[in-house]
Amino acid sequence: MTRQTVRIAMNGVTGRMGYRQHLVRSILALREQGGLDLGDGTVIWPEPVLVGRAEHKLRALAERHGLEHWNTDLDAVLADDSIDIYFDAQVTAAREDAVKKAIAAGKNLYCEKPTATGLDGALELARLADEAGVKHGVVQDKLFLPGLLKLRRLVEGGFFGRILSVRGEFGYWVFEGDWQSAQRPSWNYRAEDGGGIAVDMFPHWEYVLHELFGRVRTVQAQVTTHVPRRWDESGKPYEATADDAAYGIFQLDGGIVAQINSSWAVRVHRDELVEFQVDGTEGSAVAGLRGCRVQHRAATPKPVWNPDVPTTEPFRDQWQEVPDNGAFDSGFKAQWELFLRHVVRDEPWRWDLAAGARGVQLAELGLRSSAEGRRLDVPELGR
Ligand SMILES: NC(=O)C1=CN([C@@H]2O[C@H](COP(=O)(O)OP(=O)(O)OC[C@H]3O[C@@H](n4cnc5c(N)ncnc54)[C@H](OP(=O)(O)O)[C@@H]3O)[C@@H](O)[C@H]2O)C=CC1
Ligand SMILES: O=C1CO[C@H](CO)[C@@H](O)[C@@H]1O
Repeated sequence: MTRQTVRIAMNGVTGRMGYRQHLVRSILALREQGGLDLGDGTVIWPEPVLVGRAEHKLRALAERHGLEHWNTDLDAVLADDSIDIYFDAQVTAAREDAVKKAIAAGKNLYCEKPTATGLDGALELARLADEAGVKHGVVQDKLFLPGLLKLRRLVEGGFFGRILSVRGEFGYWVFEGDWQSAQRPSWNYRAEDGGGIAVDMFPHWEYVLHELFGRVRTVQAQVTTHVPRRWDESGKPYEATADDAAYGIFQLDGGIVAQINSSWAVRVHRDELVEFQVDGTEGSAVAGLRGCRVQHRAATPKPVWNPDVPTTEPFRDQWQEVPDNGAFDSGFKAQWELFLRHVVRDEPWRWDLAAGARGVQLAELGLRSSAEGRRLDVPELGR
């Protein structure tokens, strides 16, 4: 067995996503399983180099996980020829500059979404990375969630017949931060710091809709800031300048209409924090993060509208659970594995910075649609 070490500079590991999903649940989990076995006698051994601006946090993380390498000097890390990949999960507003530096240093790169704060910046990153000949990727984790993998299985198996519509409901109540601390960082609620739910979630909806159902051709959105005053990490009140809810309607190829509500100001009356209902001529499905239930046309009840009598049909019970039929790993880790294979073995990969730019484009157009009060076309992007 040959062990091939891949050194990964990981910036943003002191944050929620960088730490939990990328460092612990992906890279360290890969190390715990002995590395990534390519099946041809080679094992990829990921070697993280923790990068960030707060020395004490990096040192503490390194000690907690028995890691040797950390550095607060990004330039020095990028100048190190032994680094193969630059990974970025910093706050969105800090990403573009850091990714540009990594490209200029000739590093392969992988980063969180959104890739930039605007479409021009996102396209420039894609162009620069192509010109530099580096490999590049963007996190599109929702595609690897068990619920959405089952949904993909249904689509590819022809379960739905002709797909008519998609209804997505995403959200939960994020506390304001006064009498109970907020469970999301305060920058999420400040537009000037790269916050806002449209910028956060529309990139996800772009690839979910595009990959599962069809390319997004138009967007019509209404965004709003339902909770205008919040309290930050230090208990100080601030004005929420970014949208905390975005209600979007998307027309997809094939005439499919998708409608997705995203909100941090909604209380959950659902089985999961995100759910998509897909209706087709032959059947329907409701998929969440993990579960997926279906109703075939042959098992579809025939309700008759009569508000004068109580509902007797157990509508929810009339759906059938789609079995796992396999084991599901963390979606973040699954995508990391594919990216590592792409870097080391040049295996096919499509979730690149151009794909990331499509997500930024949809967010930008969604915000513009809301500001202008009209439906907008989503043009196909060149590079
Ligand atoms: N794919 C997904 O499902 C998700 C993706 N995301 C994306 O991941 C990224 C990080 O989000 P999240 O982990 O929630 O954010 P956090 O606020 O938890 O973490 C932010 C990270 O960025 C670092 N940072 C660098 N510069 C700054 C700065 N100027 N101000 C504040 N922090 C800075 C922080 O370092 P320090 O510790 O020194 O403050 C920290 O490591 C975002 O781009 C977001 O869109 C977020 C959630 C889910
Ligand atoms: O991108 C994201 C996906 O879903 C998460 C759940 O709210 C968000 O935190 C996030 O920012």
